[in-house]
Amino acid sequence: MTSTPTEPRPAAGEHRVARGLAGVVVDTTAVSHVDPASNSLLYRGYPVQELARDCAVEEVAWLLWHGELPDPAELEGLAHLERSERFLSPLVEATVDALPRSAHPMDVLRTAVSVIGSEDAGRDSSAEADLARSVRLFAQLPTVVARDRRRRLGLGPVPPRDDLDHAANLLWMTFGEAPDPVVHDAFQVSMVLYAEHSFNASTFTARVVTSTLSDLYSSVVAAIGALKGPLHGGANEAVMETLAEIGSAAGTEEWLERALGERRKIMGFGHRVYKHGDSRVPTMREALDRLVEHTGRQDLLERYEALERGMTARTGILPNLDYPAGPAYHLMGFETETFTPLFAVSRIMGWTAHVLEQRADNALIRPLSEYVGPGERHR
Ligand SMILES: CC(=O)SCCNC(=O)CCNC(=O)[C@H](O)C(C)(C)COP(=O)(O)OP(=O)(O)OC[C@H]1O[C@@H](n2cnc3c(N)ncnc32)[C@H](O)[C@@H]1OP(=O)(O)O
Ligand SMILES: O=C([O-])CC(=O)C(=O)O
Repeated sequence: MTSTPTEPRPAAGEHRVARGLAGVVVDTTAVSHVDPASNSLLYRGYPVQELARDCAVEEVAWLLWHGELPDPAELEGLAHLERSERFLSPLVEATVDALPRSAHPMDVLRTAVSVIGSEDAGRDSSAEADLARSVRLFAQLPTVVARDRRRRLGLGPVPPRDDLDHAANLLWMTFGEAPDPVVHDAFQVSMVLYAEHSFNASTFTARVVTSTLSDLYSSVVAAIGALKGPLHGGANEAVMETLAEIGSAAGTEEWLERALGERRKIMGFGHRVYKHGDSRVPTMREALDRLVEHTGRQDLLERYEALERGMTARTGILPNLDYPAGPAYHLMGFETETFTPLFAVSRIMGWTAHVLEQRADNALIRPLSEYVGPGERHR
């Protein structure tokens, strides 16, 4: 069904330019609700903190795609399907292996999704077909990320295991050993928190591509590109680089004064929607605390707290999810360049839920701009 815009179009000179679309409501969604006033985030009505505490990633994926939590038979069906889709095709494996090791892992992931899409000859854009594609990408993105990480380190790939849940299988393929329960739990929490966040830049990008009636893979490729930037998903890597640059808690104040004096953006702080704190930070911080206790890395936590204290005191700008997630991924054993791909492996749930929603009631996304170039002229 295609809806017709009901808002009257502004006449020339009557519009307001909303740079960055800040404050603009561009469509409705039933996937998630971000409420900065109550500092809450609901996935299909459920508080994300409760989902992070109680649910496996597969349950959250089902919830985002279908609107309800799965019953036991539905969950088993999804788990079975997801496990059967984890292996990459020979062409995707060969493509990942052929890319330069210097390529950013997000570029590898973006390229791999393109190749996965090119092997899907189906032109069926029904909700059922797109749901099957969503499950395939949910299952295969971890295999790509783990394979790419290992080849970068000169290690052979570790094939997926169908006796492990989604989060455990990713950790197994990455590190080649059974995951520690503390790491598994923290990783699963991060996946649930990263899964969905309404019309953020990468999800909006996916919806723009879908709105032209393009295919789901193209939407995800574009979304990966949008997520890579440091003002969005790339910030979790930048947080770790900042904490490394600071070196020690004692040097934080001096570092911060200089950085703010140079008008640098401090990565992992600030948010377009949340102005009084990101609703996901306390849950991720608890997971980080458990990892710190598990690894004995108090030094990292001291730097983390010193920077947060300094930022809050000097600017009042609070951390976003990328701030605790960056050091948490570090303590789980991931290299910094893998952090944003881990965000993508989680956000694939939200991106695809939005693609399904956009396609179910599509309107082409094509805003207006105010022209500020030269008036008509002739050579
Ligand atoms: C999971 C996620 O993707 S969350 C976002 C992750 N991104 C980051 O952590 C990158 C760092 N943060 C930022 O760049 C910003 O806070 C954004 C892009 C996330 C949000 O930006 P916007 O809503 O556009 O706010 P904007 O950038 O205009 O900030 C308003 C003011 O606060 C300042 N500010 C905002 N965030 C920061 C920051 N992290 N460090 C320093 N100053 C900041 C801006 O410089 C600006 O100051 P000014 O009015 O004096 O120019
Ligand atoms: O909502 C945003 O703008 C960014 C964000 O926190 C997310 O995508 O998780």
